[in-house]
Amino acid sequence: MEETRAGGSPSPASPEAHTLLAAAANLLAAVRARRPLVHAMTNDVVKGRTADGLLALGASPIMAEAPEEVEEVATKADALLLNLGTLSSELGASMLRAGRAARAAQRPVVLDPVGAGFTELRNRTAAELVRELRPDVVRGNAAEIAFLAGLSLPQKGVDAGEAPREVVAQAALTLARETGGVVLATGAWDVLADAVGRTAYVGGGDVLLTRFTGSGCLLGAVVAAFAAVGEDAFVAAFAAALTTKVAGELARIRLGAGERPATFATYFLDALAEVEGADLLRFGKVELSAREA
Ligand SMILES: Nc1ncnc2c1ncn2[C@@H]1O[C@H](COP(=O)(O)OP(=O)(O)O)[C@@H](O)[C@H]1O
Ligand SMILES: Cc1ncsc1CCOP(=O)(O)O
Ligand SMILES: [Mg+2]
Repeated sequence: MEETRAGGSPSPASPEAHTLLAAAANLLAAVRARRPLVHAMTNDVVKGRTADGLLALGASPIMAEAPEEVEEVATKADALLLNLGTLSSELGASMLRAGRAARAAQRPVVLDPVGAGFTELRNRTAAELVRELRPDVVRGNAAEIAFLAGLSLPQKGVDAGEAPREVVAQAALTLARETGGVVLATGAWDVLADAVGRTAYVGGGDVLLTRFTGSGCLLGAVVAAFAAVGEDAFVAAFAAALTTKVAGELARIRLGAGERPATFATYFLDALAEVEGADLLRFGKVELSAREA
């Protein structure tokens, strides 16, 4: 296991970490060049923030959830996000339709199982979407990912408590083997795993990312934007997580000390527009490990 803080650390980046950081920087440039259209079926709390965040980053959002049009939108868009934050059974059915259309059109599908583990409706729907769609990426907090992996970690509504990152990594690996795709479990350390046993940890960011609503939900949409322009969903999820962490750090630098979540949220949105590949290489805090699948 190796740690790197490229450009700022006494320990140089391992070749593997440097390759991943460079790939993330390239994908960020590709998002800005191609401006992928992300079909975001997301919750009522964060729709505006998600649209603003995608636009700031350089992608294009479209929110659409009516059963009459979701297949058409999913087919015309470059990637699909399914976020269960304000779920109903009707919306769950609409998401399944959209997901099947996206799959048929070979568009990447990202699932954010908000609140999975907390209510029966969310549990049932998240499990069904995982089983039926096998999402390219599942992005959730530690408790949500643990639930889908058959485990239990501290949870309060849509938020997760703290958990050792090795435990989170084990849950992510278990779920990745089930979906055949990539799992991104976020927290103080973001944990990535895929079905062939690749894992990565992304550190940094800022705790104020948890003091306004929607940073996790926006990250799911950002993952979809990166997956739309990348070949490898692991690299795409890594790049999205890293971009979010580094944008959080840039926002903190501008904010200075203290807790002003509303101002931080504004600076974070600006940072999504301003962050560049060189910032990812400079501020990225990454640990890699390869395990047997
Ligand atoms: N303690 C922390 N320090 C720094 N960044 C954090 C911390 N907790 C979460 N984050 C970041 O906040 C964003 C949202 O993650 P999280 O709060 O886990 O998701 P959710 O909002 O779905 O519960 C992610 O980018 C994550 O890396
Ligand atoms: C508070 C809340 N309730 C249902 S969805 C939602 C937003 C959650 O946003 P995030 O998980 O990104 O903080
Ligand atoms: Mg949150």
